[in-house]
Amino acid sequence: MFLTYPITSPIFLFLTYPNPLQDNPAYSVVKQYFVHDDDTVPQKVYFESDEVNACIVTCGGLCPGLNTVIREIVCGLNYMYGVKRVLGIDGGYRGFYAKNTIALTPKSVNDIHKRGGTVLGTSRGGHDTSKIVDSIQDRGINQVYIIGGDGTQKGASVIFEEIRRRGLKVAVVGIPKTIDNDIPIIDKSFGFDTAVEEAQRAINAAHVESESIENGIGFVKLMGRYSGFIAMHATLASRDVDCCLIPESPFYLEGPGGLFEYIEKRLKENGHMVIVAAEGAGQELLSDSMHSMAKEDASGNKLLKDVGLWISQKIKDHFAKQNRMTINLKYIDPTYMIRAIPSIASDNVYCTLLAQSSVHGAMAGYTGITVGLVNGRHSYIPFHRITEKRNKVVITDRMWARLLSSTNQPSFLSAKDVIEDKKEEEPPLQLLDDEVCSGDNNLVNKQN
Ligand SMILES: Nc1ncnc2c1ncn2[C@@H]1O[C@H](COP(=O)(O)OP(=O)(O)O)[C@@H](O)[C@H]1O
Ligand SMILES: O=P(O)(O)OC[C@H]1O[C@](O)(COP(=O)(O)O)[C@@H](O)[C@@H]1O
Repeated sequence: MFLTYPITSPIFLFLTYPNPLQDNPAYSVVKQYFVHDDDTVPQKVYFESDEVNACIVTCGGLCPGLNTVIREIVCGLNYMYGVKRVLGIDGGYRGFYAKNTIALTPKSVNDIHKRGGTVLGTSRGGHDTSKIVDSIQDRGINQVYIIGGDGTQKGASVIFEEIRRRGLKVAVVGIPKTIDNDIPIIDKSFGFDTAVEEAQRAINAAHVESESIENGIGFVKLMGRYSGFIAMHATLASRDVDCCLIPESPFYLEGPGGLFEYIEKRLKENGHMVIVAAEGAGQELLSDSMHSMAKEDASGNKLLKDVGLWISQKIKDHFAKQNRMTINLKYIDPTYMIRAIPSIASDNVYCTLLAQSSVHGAMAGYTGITVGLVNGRHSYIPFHRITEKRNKVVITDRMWARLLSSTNQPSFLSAKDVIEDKKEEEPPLQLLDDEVCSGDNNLVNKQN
């Protein structure tokens, strides 16, 4: 088996499960890969099925597919390993010590994947490591499944460290969640395809509205705090978008090559246009008057100013002042509507595989890991590799170039910007075609 992996000096561990369902040939082909560094050899905490007392918690913002992951962890533990005791922690991390738990059975979770949101509830802030681990200890929980974004995975990592410090026999497994698709290492996060799909409805509406009126502009704001993946993919998918603004690509409004000039040109050519902006785009341009009172949410994430409203107003003011062209701008903000829907079929499949992967990992005795698809392979990744940086659109990369070609919008970049941006890019990818690892003995075998 030859593997490639796009980060420097990783080791892939090829893992075949110690499988309790030996009599079922389908299960014996389940294989998993381990991503780790030389100094982070996987921890082992092995359980018999009848001693497992698992819990599941969801934290951070909503994302399509959360309920599917919960359902598949419960069903996976029960159907594949005969685990009967699974608790849901109510309301995110603080639920460990501030709320009641919910008993989860295959029957009680049977239909939840058809609903958006999370049946367990979620929250930001409230991460008290010591109280959380006390609660895990008091309740006799020995497998903790934690579903959430980068903040949640940082929280999972410190819970894992505290559990290790106390010498508890408890496995901690993360399932990465982010609608923004900004978690590094993994190919894609669950819910992302659903978000891109649902964004099409808003873009279509913006297109219909703008087309139906003289000099119509449809403006759609999408999620993407630091990364413009939803906006970029929704734009590429739609073909009705004339301009896509993302946090990674600085832009300016006035003067030659600016947004206003492009809008005027486009309206003269087509009579209408659609603009899509990720919520984190152009934050540096927004005036202090738009500053919200609170600067951070309960988890310490920066609170953004509403770029959609701000740019919409600026566009209106500009064309009113110019008095050359009367524009009609319709602003659509579907952000929370997109986040609140159930996942589409492809995401449901992905959620199922991630959930099963997490269950297999915990039952195989691994802890301190996050599950994820890496180069198309379901893998186990140590927490720190997931939390050490953020996945962003690289604007000197092919995908953004494809978007520029598709929309024909200005890049807003000078040659100097491009050179500087390239300098900030990742070091060249190291493809480890010649390494294969065996999970049984944690040994790395070099292929000859
Ligand atoms: N560095 C951290 N250490 C411990 N817990 C954290 C850390 N960052 C965030 N958390 C906790 O993780 C949870 C979710 O974080 P948040 O940033 O809101 O969402 P997400 O996980 O989706 O990024 C919150 O309860 C928050 O308190
Ligand atoms: O208003 P809320 O619920 O705090 O969430 C808003 C944020 O949630 C997100 O959808 C995802 O954020 P997280 O990954 O931190 O959960 C962002 O795009 C957005 O800025």
